Amino acid sequence: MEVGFLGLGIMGKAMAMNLLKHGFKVTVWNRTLSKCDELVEHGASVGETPAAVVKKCKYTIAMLSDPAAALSVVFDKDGVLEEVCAGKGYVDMSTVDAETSIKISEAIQSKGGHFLEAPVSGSKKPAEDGQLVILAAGEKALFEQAVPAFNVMGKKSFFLGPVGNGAKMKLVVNMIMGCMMNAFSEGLELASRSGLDPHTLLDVLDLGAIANPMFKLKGPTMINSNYAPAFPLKHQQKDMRLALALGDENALSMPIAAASNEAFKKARSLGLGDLDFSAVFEAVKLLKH
Ligand SMILES: NC(=O)C1=CN([C@@H]2O[C@H](COP(=O)(O)OP(=O)(O)OC[C@H]3O[C@@H](n4cnc5c(N)ncnc54)[C@H](OP(=O)(O)O)[C@@H]3O)[C@@H](O)[C@H]2O)C=CC1
Ligand SMILES: O=CCCC(=O)O
Repeated sequence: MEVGFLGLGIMGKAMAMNLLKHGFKVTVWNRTLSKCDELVEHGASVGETPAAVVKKCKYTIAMLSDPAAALSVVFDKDGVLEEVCAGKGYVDMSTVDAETSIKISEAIQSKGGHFLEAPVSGSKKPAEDGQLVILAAGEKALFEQAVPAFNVMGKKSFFLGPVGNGAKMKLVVNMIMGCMMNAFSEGLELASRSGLDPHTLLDVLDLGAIANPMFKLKGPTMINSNYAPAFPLKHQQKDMRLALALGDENALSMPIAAASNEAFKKARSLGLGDLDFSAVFEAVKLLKH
């Protein structure tokens, strides 16, 4: 199966690499073209523009940073829309809002193409290990055609109905995750300030009802102030912003999410946006002084 892949950041690179390892023919494109080199060493071809990739491939996957990037790759000059036509499928796995996804879907379908949104749960390591959770919505027939690729990139794929539902599910999940990261950061700092060993706090948490993989993975690195990016903080803040907008649309008061978003914004203003989202711990420490 020949697939195109647009966007070779932390996630896209790992996902495209998995496709190559499992025998897919992959044609890649990235805005910064040099990021294609490693994939080429593993057998990928390069398309010079998103349009060139879509022209060559029946199916094209995108994994881009945010709504602006997702829209630009489709609608700008040399973009996806120029070559989409009947029989082509476009699968956007970026985390965006439902409105963005619907806009892209309508444009692709207006040219006779097919569209699926398929954002993912799971970060750099699950992407490398093919263990993502895929939250797809849109055209069911395209979902079924994409299953072989999803099975390589992920451990479970959900089909959630009409386009927009995948984006919404992803934003709900990441809103919860962002709130948890803030509560966890406050807890770690509270333990330290009150004379407790934060490592002991991690042991206690891990044995109780709120044990979870995120605390287990991020706790030790946060205590060591190691924020090598797996999930960049700027993307977590984007997701909080988009989730709060979804709350607005549904007249839902979300004070915990709003406070967490403020902490992520503070972290961005401190220049921590390109670090891992757990670097919000640094902002939490400052805010509590
Ligand atoms: N990292 C994670 O743990 C997870 C991330 N996600 C989501 O997946 C998406 C990608 O995340 P991640 O790989 O971490 O992000 P990165 O920041 O590592 O990569 C972003 C990608 O988007 C491209 N890009 C940004 N702006 C534009 C633009 N205007 N036009 C074209 N390309 C653009 C970048 O190109 P360039 O290289 O040129 O900058 C790069 O390929 C995001 O939506 C994120 O929220 C979802 C689950 C987990
Ligand atoms: O969007 C990023 C999600 C990161 C994760 O699920 O661990």
